[in-house]
Amino acid sequence: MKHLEDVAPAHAVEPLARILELQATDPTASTTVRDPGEAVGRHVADSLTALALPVVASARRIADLGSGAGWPGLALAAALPDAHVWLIESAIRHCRYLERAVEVGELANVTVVHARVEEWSGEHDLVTARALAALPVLVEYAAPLLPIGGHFVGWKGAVSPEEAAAGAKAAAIVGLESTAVVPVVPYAGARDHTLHVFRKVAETPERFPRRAGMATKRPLA
Ligand SMILES: C[S@@+](CC[C@H](N)C(=O)[O-])C[C@H]1O[C@@H](n2cnc3c(N)ncnc32)[C@H](O)[C@@H]1O
Repeated sequence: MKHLEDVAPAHAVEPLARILELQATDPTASTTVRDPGEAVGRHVADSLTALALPVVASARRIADLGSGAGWPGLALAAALPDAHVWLIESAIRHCRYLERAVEVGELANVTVVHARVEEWSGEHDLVTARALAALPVLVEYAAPLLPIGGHFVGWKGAVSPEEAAAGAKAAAIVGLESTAVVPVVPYAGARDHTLHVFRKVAETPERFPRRAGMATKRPLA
């Protein structure tokens, strides 16, 4: 089993240890992985695999969409103190938990936003999401929040060829293009973990973001 010291930079170990303790004991934490030892791999290491990507390591304004219990957003905030991280979460109960996590982790660089992604209008150089939606929905959510040159990184399990093709088609509609699919192994036995990286290469048409719920109800592809 991995320890926090094995997967996180030294300055992030204490804040993340306190957050994992909270997650283990707070019944409103939105996860089934509560044991801190297990959560090191399943949440923290999984989140921090993305630090190997220069566009993540150098990001300064990060929006994490559908944060739930806070992964990957909280881990990135702890690891990247020069970045600011906005955790965008539609469920108020999860937002209240996230506020407590930010407090125990003493993370001064995090803002919890109670909103649907489609209603958030911040500008970010990096947008992240894990376990939120299929690729066509994710790229539609991310594109309006990015300037040209900004990046979206999606943490995905196995992606079918159909989902990958639909993701590429939707990405072209909203001004993104796929630049890499990076296999990662955050912990022993992890299977089919990939980081899907998209870059914004053209303006997103003005009709985006669509009304809340439309991206999932009527996906672009
Ligand atoms: C399965 S959880 C994933 C949480 C976390 N990213 C993780 O990987 O552990 C998805 C979260 O996204 C939130 N969510 C779903 N649709 C959303 C939307 N349109 N805007 C904001 N949050 C959303 C849900 O409330 C839930 O907390």
